Amino acid sequence: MPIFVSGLELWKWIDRAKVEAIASDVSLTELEWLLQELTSLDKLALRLESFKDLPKVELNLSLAEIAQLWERRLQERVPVQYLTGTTYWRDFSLKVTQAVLIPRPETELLIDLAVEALKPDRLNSKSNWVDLGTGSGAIAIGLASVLTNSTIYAVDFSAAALAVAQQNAENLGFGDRIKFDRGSWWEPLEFLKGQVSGMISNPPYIPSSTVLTLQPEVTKHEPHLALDGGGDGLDCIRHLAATAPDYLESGGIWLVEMMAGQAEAVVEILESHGSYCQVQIFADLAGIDRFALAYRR
Ligand SMILES: C[S@@+](CC[C@H](N)C(=O)[O-])C[C@H]1O[C@@H](n2cnc3c(N)ncnc32)[C@H](O)[C@@H]1O
Repeated sequence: MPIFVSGLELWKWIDRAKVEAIASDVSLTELEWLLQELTSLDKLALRLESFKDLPKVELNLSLAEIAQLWERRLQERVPVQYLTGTTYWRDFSLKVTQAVLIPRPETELLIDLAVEALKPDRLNSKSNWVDLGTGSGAIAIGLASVLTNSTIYAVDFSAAALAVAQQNAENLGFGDRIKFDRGSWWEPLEFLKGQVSGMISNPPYIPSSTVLTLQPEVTKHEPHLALDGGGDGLDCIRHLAATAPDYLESGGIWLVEMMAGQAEAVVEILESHGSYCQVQIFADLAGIDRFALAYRR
């Protein structure tokens, strides 16, 4: 049953919600995201307030329920994406729950870097790729969309995260080309030794002591399994550098996201291993060194 409210009533509520947002130091953009998800209004209508004089605006939830969600955003600091259960990443609308990290915009670049790292004639070849620590499945889905003849193996230690990733892959039509396995990093993929063309991972890379100092939206609501990278934040990256050579074919791609300030240490890890060549660092759109790429010798 559709729910309707008058444009004026909605406008009055939004006006109050904006004041609360400013007082709580929450971006007005988040209010817009919530309303775009839960009403029939688009960003332009919300920005121009062109709905104000409409006799009725359609809502997915009652205004009281929307107000309750907004209260949770402000008081409990729950990210809007968890409240609506949806986020947008590259071209995809993804389901998210608190079992998965909300995929970040900078991570979108990993897919472009993987494509650029591949010789054009290999883009459409049959190959095996892995997304280790898949979370919502974002990277695996991004890879499946650009590597149209590849099989993507997506691994996570969290069964709850894998369930979300699997649902996202199915919803977006990639269910047949992405295989999901639960386990620690390469552990469930023994059968792929020496046959992997590319490994992508956005592993936990935040130093343990920093995790609890992050904003409450992150520390209170995002899974710590997705965040905590050990003492210096590099435990998982070290492990992936040490283990990947057994799985990557010669010329295979090793591509990982890291935290600001870790680039030098990651280059050192890769170069001292001896199994990698052409180690390169790439910046995100903010100019922060964020991605490390290397090729299996
Ligand atoms: C930073 S999140 C990245 C999630 C997703 N790939 C993204 O970019 O949004 C790291 C992911 O690694 C997973 N993870 C942590 N330890 C793991 C392990 N030992 N083996 C496999 N996955 C692990 C977490 O559950 C989490 O989903």
